Amino acid sequence: MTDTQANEHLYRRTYHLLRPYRVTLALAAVLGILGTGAALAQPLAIGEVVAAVEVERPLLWPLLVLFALFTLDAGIGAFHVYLVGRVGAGVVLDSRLQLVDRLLRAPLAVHLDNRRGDLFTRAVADTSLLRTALAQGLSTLFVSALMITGTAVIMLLIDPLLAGLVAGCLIVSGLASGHVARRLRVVTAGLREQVGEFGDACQRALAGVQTIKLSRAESREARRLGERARSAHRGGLRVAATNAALYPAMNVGVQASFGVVFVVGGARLSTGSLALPEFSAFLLYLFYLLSPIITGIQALAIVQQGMASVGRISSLLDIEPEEHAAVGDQGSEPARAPEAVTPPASTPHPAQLDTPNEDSSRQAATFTLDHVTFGYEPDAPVLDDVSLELGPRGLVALVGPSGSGKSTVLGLFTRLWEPQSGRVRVAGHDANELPLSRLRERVAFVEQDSPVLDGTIRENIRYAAPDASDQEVERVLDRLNLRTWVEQLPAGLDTPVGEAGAAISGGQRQRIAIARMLLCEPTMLLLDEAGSQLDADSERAVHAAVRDEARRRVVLVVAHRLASVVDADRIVVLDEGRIRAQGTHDHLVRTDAVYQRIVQTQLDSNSEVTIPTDLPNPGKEDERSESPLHH
Ligand SMILES: Nc1ncnc2c1ncn2[C@@H]1O[C@H](COP(=O)(O)OP(=O)(O)OP(=O)(O)O)[C@@H](O)[C@H]1O
Repeated sequence: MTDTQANEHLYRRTYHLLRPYRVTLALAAVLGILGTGAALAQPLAIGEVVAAVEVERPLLWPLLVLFALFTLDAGIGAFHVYLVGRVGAGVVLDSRLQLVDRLLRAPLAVHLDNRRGDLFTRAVADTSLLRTALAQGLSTLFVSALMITGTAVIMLLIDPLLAGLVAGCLIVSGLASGHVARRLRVVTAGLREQVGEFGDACQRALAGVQTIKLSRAESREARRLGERARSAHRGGLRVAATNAALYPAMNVGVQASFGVVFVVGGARLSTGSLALPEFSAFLLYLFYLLSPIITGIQALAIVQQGMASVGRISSLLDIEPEEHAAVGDQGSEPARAPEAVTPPASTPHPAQLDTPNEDSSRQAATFTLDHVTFGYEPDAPVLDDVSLELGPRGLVALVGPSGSGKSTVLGLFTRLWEPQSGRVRVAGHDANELPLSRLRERVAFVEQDSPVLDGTIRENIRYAAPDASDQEVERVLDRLNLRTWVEQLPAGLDTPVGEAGAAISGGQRQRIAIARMLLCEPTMLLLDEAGSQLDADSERAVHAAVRDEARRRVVLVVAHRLASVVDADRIVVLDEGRIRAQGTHDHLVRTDAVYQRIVQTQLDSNSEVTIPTDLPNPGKEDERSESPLHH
């Protein structure tokens, strides 16, 4: 994007932010005009009072007019400030609503690419700046421009030659100020970036404060954060210096105007081509011009600094939401949300994902990766031509060396990632054609670190299914062997879990995360390393629950501990992004070298894994095997 296009984009964005308030802004403009009129008329009214005193005319009417002008000016001023404040608050709210919506709907990759603290700074601090910049700044600029124009017209009527000379001086210095103002926007944008980096560094340090303490890294972290803060400080100084340069740029014009008026006006006075009263009035209005020029420059500086924030917010609002994110999402659109996405003609009806009869049940519960290739970086595939069909029921385990792409497979089934080639199919349909919320309701994913949110246990368990009844919650607690533990807690299900689950153990946190997903009654359940944080009792309870679930739906488990998957209906071995073998434990342990290696590694640590004594020769290392039972 060229600079001109970027500027146009910025102005268009500003216009869109202000558009909903055009009526209020128009009213504020009218009030601004009336206020300007009332202010400009005050010297004339004072003149009338003075004249009335001079010729001993009754003072009542001139005084009443003057009082009315004062009152009007003050009243209109107050209402004007309120209206502008309203617009400012509205613009902040709208930009925050749009930002929050965009950020939550943005593809996951956007969150991984952007620093979280910086996103936070944009959503909180940059939006706040819009209040002053777009509402107060622009309206002050408008009123100042009115005052300047009004005064200039009167000066033009008094003496066109002097007015022309003053205009010439002010235009030249105005052009210089405009240049400085543009520079101000650039340095402010730099400062906002540095503030974002500081926010990001703080956020990361606070999130890892326990690790920092245990690593005795407080001083190092303080130095790192201090460096960021100093960098923002340097940016602040650049802004202050550029801001300060605006005033001399305009002052030179004002002073030159006075000089020219005194010299030319004085000369014309002496030749008699200009009368003393006109010259005095002209000078008076030239003084009158000073105040709007100064407030106008201040407003210009504020607007330019605000435009830097508009730019930062705008780049987030430009993010494309996850494809078809709005399809089928009901009641989730915020005020002035981004355009809804129209479902493609072939989009299956959500009911097609349910299981009305046995035939369609099999079809509806089939999940397929069809020649899928995917990489987080386009040229570095993590999964290479992977094909896998799952469903309608059964426990399928995904095993393989660390980094072989197991978690990535789960992310593809839930469309956290889009394949670079190949298709993900659900119930025979391209997953891209399904409403995203419906897909994620049917395919439930328990993430690797089993996150819980700040709130109570009940809120956490019902987070994915907020309409679930208490009975359904209790049933899930029973299935995961959580009920006894919950009943012992002082507030039962209403016990807070603490920020990020700090108040509960890893095993409990994991079971709560599993319970949350089971409550959705998904068609496919994905578990990433479920069991890794569980003690033996908890693991047995979870495993029994998972086995039980696998009778009703397909459960795909990524597990490092083979003990929990040796009885899986199918084990899929992934290595370097490719499926090299699949079958039962007994089949794989005899035929696949990678699987044998994984089993061997766990022999010492896990006595529950049963290994046949007649392991084949490791020379079969590169052979790929496949059970006749499976695809
Ligand atoms: N968000 C990401 N951005 C970039 N690369 C990633 C991302 N997530 C995973 N990777 C990389 O992709 C590869 C596969 O990761 P993945 O987590 O799918 O493997 P895994 O088999 O589940 O590993 P583990 O058993 O250690 O959890 C790894 O090289 C990993 O570094």
